[in-house]
Amino acid sequence: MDIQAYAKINLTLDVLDRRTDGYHIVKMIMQNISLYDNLSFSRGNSGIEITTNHPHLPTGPSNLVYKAAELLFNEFNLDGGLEIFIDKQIPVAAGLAGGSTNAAATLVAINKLWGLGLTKDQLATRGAQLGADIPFCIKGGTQLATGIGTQLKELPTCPKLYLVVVNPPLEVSTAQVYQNLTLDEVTKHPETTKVIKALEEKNKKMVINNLSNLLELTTFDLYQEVATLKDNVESLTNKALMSGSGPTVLGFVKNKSQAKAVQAKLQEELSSKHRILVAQTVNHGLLDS
Ligand SMILES: C[C@@](CO)(OP(=O)(O)O)[C@H](O)COP(=O)(O)OP(=O)(O)OC[C@H]1O[C@@H](n2ccc(N)nc2=O)[C@H](O)[C@@H]1O
Ligand SMILES: Nc1ncnc2c1ncn2[C@@H]1O[C@H](COP(=O)(O)OP(=O)(O)O)[C@@H](O)[C@H]1O
Repeated sequence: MDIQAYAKINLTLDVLDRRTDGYHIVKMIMQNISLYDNLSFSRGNSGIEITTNHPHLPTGPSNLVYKAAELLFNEFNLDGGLEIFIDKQIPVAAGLAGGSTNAAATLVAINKLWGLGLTKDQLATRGAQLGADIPFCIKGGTQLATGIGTQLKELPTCPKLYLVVVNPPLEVSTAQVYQNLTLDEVTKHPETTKVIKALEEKNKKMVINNLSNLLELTTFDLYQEVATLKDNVESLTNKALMSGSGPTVLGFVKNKSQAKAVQAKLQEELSSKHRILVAQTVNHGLLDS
């Protein structure tokens, strides 16, 4: 079976507290966008075999797909094996949850292929053991995420937003960003409540005006070039925002033609190592066929 596994962005990303185990209590609005990886799953004779078009993606036990498969194989003592091909389109370690959405697709695929009959909530509980973003990737759409990011509440569908996704040639470690965050120094938190109101009222302008990510300052401290990139994108768009822990920067625009014009301009200005993509918000996370 084939699954399209969609990337996410964070319309708001707030961090409220640090737990004693180092994890952080967050409050964020998560949103899928039209960028996706294609994953093909088939039952095999034995073992978990991953192949991919991506030159540097691990194919062994450190791949989140492998971990997700292993979790269900062990828990349910499944027979045979699984073969997976990952057609990777989502930039890696980019703040777009590429690994998490692949893991989510794997849980859903095994559930179907072996007829386990698990609900989305039951799959999300298992996904949360592997990564905080995985439950969102299973549920998809527009969700308020609290706790460490795994407690979800469905929000009204986001009005369609067009954006340019700018991924610089840099991989950012989420763990490093959270470790370097100094909450005592934070003076202004994102207005998540305002964005929820804007979603309820389908007020696109109010959504865009209140997009905000608390992790920007920490990532900018670690990587000055991401701050510079945000300034550059902001000068060409209505609003720029870093995605998740970075380093991808999103530029929000009025429509698809403006997105294409900004894409062309950035392609001229930035080195060819940047990936510059046009996307829009979508109201689902995984699509299977
Ligand atoms: C920042 C966000 C925003 O959506 O996404 P990305 O930028 O990674 O896409 C998430 O909070 C990331 O989610 P995810 O990438 O799944 O995190 P995990 O694999 O569970 O954790 C990676 C590391 O980040 C830190 N971490 C993660 C979640 C959290 N609430 N507090 C943390 O401190 C921990 O140090 C953990 O070891
Ligand atoms: N299937 C996968 N797709 C992408 N990255 C993966 C995958 N499996 C493991 N990883 C690893 O997970 C890390 C984070 O990648 P990713 O999920 O794309 O980023 P982010 O958490 O910033 O959204 C990378 O170091 C990458 O090598």
